[in-house]
Amino acid sequence: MKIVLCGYMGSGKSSVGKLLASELGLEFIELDQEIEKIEKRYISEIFSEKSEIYFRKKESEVLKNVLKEEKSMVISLGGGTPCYANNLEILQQNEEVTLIYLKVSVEKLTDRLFSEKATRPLIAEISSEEKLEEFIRKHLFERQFYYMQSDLILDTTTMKLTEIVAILKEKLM
Ligand SMILES: Nc1ncnc2c1ncn2[C@@H]1O[C@H](COP(=O)(O)OP(=O)(O)O)[C@@H](O)[C@H]1O
Ligand SMILES: O=C(O)C1=C[C@@H](OP(=O)(O)O)[C@@H](O)[C@H](O)C1
Ligand SMILES: [Mg+2]
Repeated sequence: MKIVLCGYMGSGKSSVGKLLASELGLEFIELDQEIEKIEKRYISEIFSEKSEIYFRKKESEVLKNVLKEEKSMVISLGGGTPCYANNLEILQQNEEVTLIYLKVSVEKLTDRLFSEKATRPLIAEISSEEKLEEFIRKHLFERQFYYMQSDLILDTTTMKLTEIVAILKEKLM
């Protein structure tokens, strides 16, 4: 079993993934961290010192390698993972994978991301909360096409981490 979390930046993939894995006693893999380990630099440095295209190639390569591992795990993707290369197809064709979309409103995402944008190169330079909200609205509209193809869609906008994990455990077990 591979429980894979997708969704926009700030939707809680990393936080939910870590807690869910620990409650289920499964290994937790965070795709961005795997890329950072292999590249020996932060995601923001990969974007600035290499390029986004370089990052997307690595992201796809690392995803495929992680999925080859023969064990059960919880995997948190990066916000863009299902939207590039053939990543979504690879996830959908793998019978072990349950893909879950953590859906969160634009307002909530803006609220969470404005204080955390520095570590996220795609939004790091956006100067005001209004501009960030406008960017997220448009970007999420484009990406939702991919996220919505998940096996399970959970609107977590008003939920606490513990509630999300409890619901996911119930739905998955
Ligand atoms: N359900 C939640 N309720 C409140 N804060 C949350 C929730 N999920 C995530 N957060 C917070 O939002 C921020 C982004 O979460 P993170 O797990 O890094 O998202 P992602 O990996 O999808 O970008 C973090 O500060 C995290 O603590
Ligand atoms: O949405 C994206 O394209 C990205 C999201 C990031 O992960 P989080 O969704 O965990 O912030 C990280 O993979 C990179 O900065 C690109
Ligand atoms: Mg993350």
